[in-house]
Amino acid sequence: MTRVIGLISGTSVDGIDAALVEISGKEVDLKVELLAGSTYPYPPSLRQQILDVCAGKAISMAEFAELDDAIAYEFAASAQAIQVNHNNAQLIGSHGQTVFHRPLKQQSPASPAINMAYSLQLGRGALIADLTHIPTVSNFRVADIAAGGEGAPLVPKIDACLLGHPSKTRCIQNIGGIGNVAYLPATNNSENVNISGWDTGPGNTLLDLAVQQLSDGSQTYDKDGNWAATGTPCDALVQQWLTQEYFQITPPKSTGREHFGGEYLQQCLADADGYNLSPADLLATLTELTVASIVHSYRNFLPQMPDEVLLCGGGSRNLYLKQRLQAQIDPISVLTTDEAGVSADFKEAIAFAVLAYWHQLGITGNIIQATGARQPAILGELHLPIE
Ligand SMILES: Nc1ncnc2c1ncn2[C@@H]1O[C@H](COP(=O)(O)OP(=O)(O)OP(=O)(O)O)[C@@H](O)[C@H]1O
Ligand SMILES: CC(=O)N[C@H]1[C@@H]2OC[C@@H](O2)[C@@H](O)[C@@H]1O[C@H](C)C(=O)O
Repeated sequence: MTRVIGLISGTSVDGIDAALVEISGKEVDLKVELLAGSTYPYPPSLRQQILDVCAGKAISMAEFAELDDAIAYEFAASAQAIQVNHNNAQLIGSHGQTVFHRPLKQQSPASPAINMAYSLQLGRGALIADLTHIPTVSNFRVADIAAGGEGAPLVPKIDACLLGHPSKTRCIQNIGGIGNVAYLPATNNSENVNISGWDTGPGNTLLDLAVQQLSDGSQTYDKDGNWAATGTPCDALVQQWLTQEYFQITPPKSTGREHFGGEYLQQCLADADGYNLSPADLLATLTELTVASIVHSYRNFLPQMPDEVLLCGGGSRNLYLKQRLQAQIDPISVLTTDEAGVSADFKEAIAFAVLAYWHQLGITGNIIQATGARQPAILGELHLPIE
């Protein structure tokens, strides 16, 4: 039994999800018990700095170093806080904060000969290890990228170990800032059918940005989908948006705020001009884009539709979104991973605890059908505290 802390702040940049877990077993026999889970919001000024950098704001190298360390400091504080009233952890797996992600299929304009993805997570593991006195594994995406992969999504192998079902084919659908799916064929019937996964497109990024704009900054997200629920989605717009390139790319594929961010939202708002949509209609339409991109993705890229969809991530709390997904995918059941025994709020944090644990055991963490890597790789870099 190893006691591990998993830490991640995702593309919503809403705060650090921390999970304190006890892990045993290896892969098929992997067992994870969640002892504590909590989200620690960033101080507002740090959050704004991160969002600005993600949106392309130029900063000096000195400011970059300060930002890296300010994030590491918050991650270390979250690791300390989650251990209060518990025995200390032996290991930390810290994803860090993604501030830039360039998928494989988007070459660098400056170096067209480079055919390798680029993904940058801040909050250096060495400082987290130093501040917490706990060995810390970080930089999980680089080994997959070095093996020719997108570096994302990394969660599907953990999903397969924790949520595979003997007789039901499942889609584990995360709806964070970005949406991503892990397709898990029934484990008793998987001779020729592989696990797969990819980023389905926007999760909450566009919705969150639109809510902030439409509420003049007084709200940061559409709680429970209550605002969107009073509107009506504009199907013509959703169908128009679904023809865009990202939704046609065959998986494996990944994306981020660089694509589904502020500029993308402004284009959506421009496209909506002339449809005479109320703010609630606009939010319903953006919610429908998330829903439709998920369903379109399943219909186009899965070998068969799943028996059930298990939601996780903050979007699983958006009741309107969940209801729209159920309506679009009927009669397939839409549940949450909570109902299958894995916390929908802390599954990503749990996943990075497992990846750190696997790093220590020399077990590979990526699924090549999900990232496109040429081979499985042991993920992460270990930083030991100096005693
Ligand atoms: N009760 C709720 N109702 C509606 N939306 C919610 C609710 N709770 C959280 N959310 C949405 O979930 C988002 C946060 O989700 P989550 O923490 O899973 O994202 P993330 O981990 O940052 O993203 P990613 O998985 O892409 O890395 C919030 O920004 C908000 O839009
Ligand atoms: C580069 C990056 O941070 N990608 C995230 C993001 O958020 C959701 C989706 O896009 C997923 O691909 C990934 O995170 C999860 C944890 C993953 O790697 O599985």
